[in-house]
Amino acid sequence: MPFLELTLPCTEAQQPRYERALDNVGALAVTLVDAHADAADEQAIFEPGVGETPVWGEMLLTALFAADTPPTLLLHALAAADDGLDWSHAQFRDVADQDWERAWMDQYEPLQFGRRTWIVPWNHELPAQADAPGAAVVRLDPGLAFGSGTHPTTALCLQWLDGLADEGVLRGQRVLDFGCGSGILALAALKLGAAHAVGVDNDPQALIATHDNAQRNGVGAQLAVHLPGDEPVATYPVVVANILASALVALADTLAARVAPGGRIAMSGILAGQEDEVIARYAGAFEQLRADRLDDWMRVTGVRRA
Ligand SMILES: C[S@@+](CC[C@H](N)C(=O)[O-])C[C@H]1O[C@@H](n2cnc3c(N)ncnc32)[C@H](O)[C@@H]1O
Repeated sequence: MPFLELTLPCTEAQQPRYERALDNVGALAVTLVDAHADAADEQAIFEPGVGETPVWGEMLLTALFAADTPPTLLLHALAAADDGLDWSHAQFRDVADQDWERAWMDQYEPLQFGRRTWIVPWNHELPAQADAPGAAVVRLDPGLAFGSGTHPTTALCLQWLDGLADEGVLRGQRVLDFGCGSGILALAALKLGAAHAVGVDNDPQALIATHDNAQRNGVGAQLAVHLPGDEPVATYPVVVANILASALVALADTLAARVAPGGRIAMSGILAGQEDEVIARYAGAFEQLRADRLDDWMRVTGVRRA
């Protein structure tokens, strides 16, 4: 399906009002991109949860509408939705479905994480190294969801999962992927030997992408997806949560309750400098907390106290 795409620069302070107005006039999807993201990080899209503040000062809001939406009428509707907002910098372009969902596949090559984890675009030929015995290969199509492997936060979590496989911690276990996006982490865990995974996300597009990617990888029966609050009340020996630091702090009790005693957690979406706040919030329930860095991003890991 083709779309009409609206792009608008805005600041952190303005973003919630713009997003509300876009939602009110029926935007099909609204995404937030760091205005300074590198081309390879174009997937750097974090949709802030209710009450959360996004981390960037300058951002680009992108919204999709049905292809036959007239831009002039849309601007009138947006002005009516919130007459205090300036829409004069809004830009429009027609986007073929192909452009929006698949552009990354033309740009990105298969990626390796740790010793054996590979993320390979689903329509890309399998590299010889990924065809080796013991390789854990995820064939991925993120669709409209976050999680292609190119972002440092995803890379940090994939490296951690690969390391858990080295320790024999994943084999036959259940894994919770909170903020699953494309499902990339849950799928990697399954390919690394986990028996079952649950993906949770507050974005329905992410749940669709995760489900589709599970089917694509032949592990549909091993991966269940849920909106937050609908997931089974259970504990997991392995939990991974790549969401914003503010969300990790807000969700600390929920996430801690999901990790089995002695179980492991990895959290990312944490900018360098924010890790101490996350560690402080999780210190009551977790031990061996440590922070590791990749570029400007941190991963915090820990072990659930018994
Ligand atoms: C940075 S992406 C991570 C995607 C993928 N797990 C990865 O590592 O690439 C964060 C995901 O968390 C979801 N998310 C953000 N806040 C959330 C919340 N409070 N509850 C559930 N999901 C949330 C977003 O919709 C998004 O899909």
